[in-house]
Amino acid sequence: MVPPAAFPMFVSVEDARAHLHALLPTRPHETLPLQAALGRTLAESVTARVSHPGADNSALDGIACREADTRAATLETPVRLRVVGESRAGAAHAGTVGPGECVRIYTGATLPAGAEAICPVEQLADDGPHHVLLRRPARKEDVRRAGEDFQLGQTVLMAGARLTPSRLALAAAAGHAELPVWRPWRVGLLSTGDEVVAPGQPLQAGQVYDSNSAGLHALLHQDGCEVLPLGRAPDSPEALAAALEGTGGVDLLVSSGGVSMGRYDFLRDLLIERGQVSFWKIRMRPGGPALLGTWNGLPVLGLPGNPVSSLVVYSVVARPVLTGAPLRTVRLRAGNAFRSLPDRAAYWRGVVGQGAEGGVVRDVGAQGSAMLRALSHADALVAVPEGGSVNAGDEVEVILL
Ligand SMILES: Nc1nc2c(c(=O)[nH]1)N[C@H]1C(S)=C(S)[C@@H](COP(=O)(O)OP(=O)(O)OC[C@H]3O[C@@H](n4cnc5c(N)ncnc54)[C@H](O)[C@@H]3O)O[C@H]1N2
Ligand code: MOO
Repeated sequence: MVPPAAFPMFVSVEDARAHLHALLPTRPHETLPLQAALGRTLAESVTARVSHPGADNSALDGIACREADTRAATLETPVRLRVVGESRAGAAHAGTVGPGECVRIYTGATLPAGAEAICPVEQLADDGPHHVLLRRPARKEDVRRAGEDFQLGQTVLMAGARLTPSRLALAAAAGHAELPVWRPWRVGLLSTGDEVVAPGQPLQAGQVYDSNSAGLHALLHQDGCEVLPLGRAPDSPEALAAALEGTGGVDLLVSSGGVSMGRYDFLRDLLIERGQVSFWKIRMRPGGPALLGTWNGLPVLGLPGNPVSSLVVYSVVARPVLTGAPLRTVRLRAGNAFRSLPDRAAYWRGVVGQGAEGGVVRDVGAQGSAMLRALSHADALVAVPEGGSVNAGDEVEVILL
C-alpha cells in the first residue's frame, strides 16, 4: 500500500492561495508622505477630515442669482439683474442676494446666501457699470453642492486599496498629508537549473536564457513588491540549500524550476526531505507541479520551470495574495471553444477584442508551456473550471493581465 503523503497534494487554486496567505508573515505599517506612497497598499481606511466641496460653490465663471428671476431670459428678451457684489474663490461675498440682484462669481467661489443658480459669462452682457443682461436662465445644475464628492467623516479609501494617482489626490482633498501603508513584501527571486543562463551571456548547446527571472521580477515589481534578485542556482542540493540560506531576511522566496517529477528536481526533494511542505501540485494547467513550503521558516513558492507556467501560476495564485486585491476579472463571450481536464482548471492565454455583440475573448494560438511569444500577445487568461467546456459564443470568465 502507498502511504498517504505527509502534505496536501493536488490542491485547488483557491486552497493554494490560502496556503500562501497563511505562510506569509504580518508586515509592519509605515507612514509615508503622499508623494512617496504611489503603488503602496493602505494599511488602514482613510476618513475625510473635511467635506468636499466644503460649501455650495460655482462650477463656472459668471453670476450667481435667484433662479426664479431668470426663467424668462432669452437672447431676444434678456433679463436684467443688478450686480451687488463679487464672490471669489477664497473670498466669498458676505451679503445676501435679493430678488432682481446678482453677484459676480468665479469657479470654486462660495455661493452667497439667497442665490441658488449660476449663469456663465458667455451668456451675459454688461448693461452699464452695475447691471448685467442674461441671455438664458441661470441654472441650479451649475452649483456644486457642499459634500457632493464626500462628507466629513466619510470613509473615502478602504484598507487594502492600492494607492493610485487619483487615490492620492483624493487623500489630499480629504485633508491627509501622509498615509499609513504596509511595508512592501520583500521577495527573493531565484531561478534554478544547470541549463539556465543569464541573458547577454554566450549560450552553449542545451542551455536556455533565464526568462523566468525577467518575467517574474517584472510581475513582482508591478505588484508593489521589493525584489531581491538571487540569480541562478545549479541543480545540486548543496547549491540550492546555500541559495535558500542566503536570502537575507526576505518575506518570501519565489523560485522557478526543479519541482516536477525529474531526478534532478532538487528543490522538491530539499523541501520535502529537509523543509516543510504546505502543498505540492495545484489542480491547474499550466503550472500543475508548483510547490509551496518553508525552509528554516522562510516561505518558498516553487514555481514550475516552464516559462509560461511560472508566469501563469504567479499571476493566478500569488498575485492576489501579495497585492491583497482580487484579480481583475470580466465575463466575456468566447470567440472559440475552451475546455479543461476533469481534474484541472485551465488558464488559456487569450486576447480580448470587440465582437458584434460586445467584448469577446479568443485564444492566442499556441498554448504550450514554453511558448513565450504566444504569451506575449495575450492580455488575458481564460479561466475554465475543472471539467469545464465552453463553446464559441458562451460566456466565460476572463482574468485581465
Ligand atoms: N513526468 C513528468 N514530467 C513532467 C511533468 C509531470 O507531471 N510528469 N510536469 C511537466 C510540467 S507541467 C512542467 S510545468 C514542468 C515543470 O518542471 P520543473 O519545475 O521541474 O522545471 P525544470 O524541469 O527545471 O524545467 C522545465 C523547463 O523549463 C525550463 N526552464 C527552467 N527554468 C527556466 C528559466 N529560469 N528560464 C527559462 N526556462 C527555464 C527548463 O529549461 C525546462 O525546459 O515539468 C514537466 N515535466
Ligand atoms: O505547468 Mo506545465 O504547466 O503544464 O508545462
